[in-house]
Amino acid sequence: MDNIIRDGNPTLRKYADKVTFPLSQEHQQLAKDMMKYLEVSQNPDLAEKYGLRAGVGLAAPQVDVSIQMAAVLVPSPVEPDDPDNHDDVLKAAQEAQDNPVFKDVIINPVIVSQSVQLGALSEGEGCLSVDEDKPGYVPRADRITLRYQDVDGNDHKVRLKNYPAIVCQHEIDHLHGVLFYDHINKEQPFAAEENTLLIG
Ligand SMILES: O=CN(O)C[C@@H](CC1CCCC1)C(=O)N1NCCC[C@H]1C(=O)Nc1ccccn1
Ligand code: NI
Repeated sequence: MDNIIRDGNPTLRKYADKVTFPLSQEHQQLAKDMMKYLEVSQNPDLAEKYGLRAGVGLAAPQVDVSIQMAAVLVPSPVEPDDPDNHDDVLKAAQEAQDNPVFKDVIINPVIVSQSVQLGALSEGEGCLSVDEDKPGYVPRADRITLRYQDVDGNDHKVRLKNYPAIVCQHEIDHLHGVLFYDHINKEQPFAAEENTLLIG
């Protein structure tokens, strides 16, 4: 997973291929590896040990595989009792992962409905495949209804709002060759339509 490709690689601008079931061995392994990357990257010690940037999502095109598959691991917001106590920080990170807000490998995802209400991360967005900062609000739907298949081919229909909804839209964009900064207003990056909810 340390082979995350960067902006400029044409794979990031391709519309990824639908995944067929049953998953090939290769695709099963990829799903495991992508989720493992997120788990390890969210553990401060392991992330430091392996030099990983913590991530809450990873799409297959980011590891140069142009298929409709993305791992999503949105931890629950657990704060350490004492942020200066290393063990507390580790414990909180583990707890945050143990009962995630949303955790799954989403395959052939489709947003079947979304709110008119817009939402955007108040800090803007980044991307493990985009090294330079791209300041500005990334307006997205605040709430989505998402249909996808899991690695076993089971259909899921989930309603997500706020942060997990933003994360899944960021990942689904990757499957369509879209990067977060495509959505930033060029003239006024921090202009947001008046009823945009600022998240986080
Ligand atoms: O396509 C997928 N990507 O590009 C990884 C991105 C996905 C998120 C960016 C905005 C919405 C989804 C990612 O996770 N990041 N973006 C760059 C560096 C920071 C990192 C991040 O937000 N980390 C994080 C946040 C909370 C808790 C733990 N870690
Ligand atoms: Ni990204």
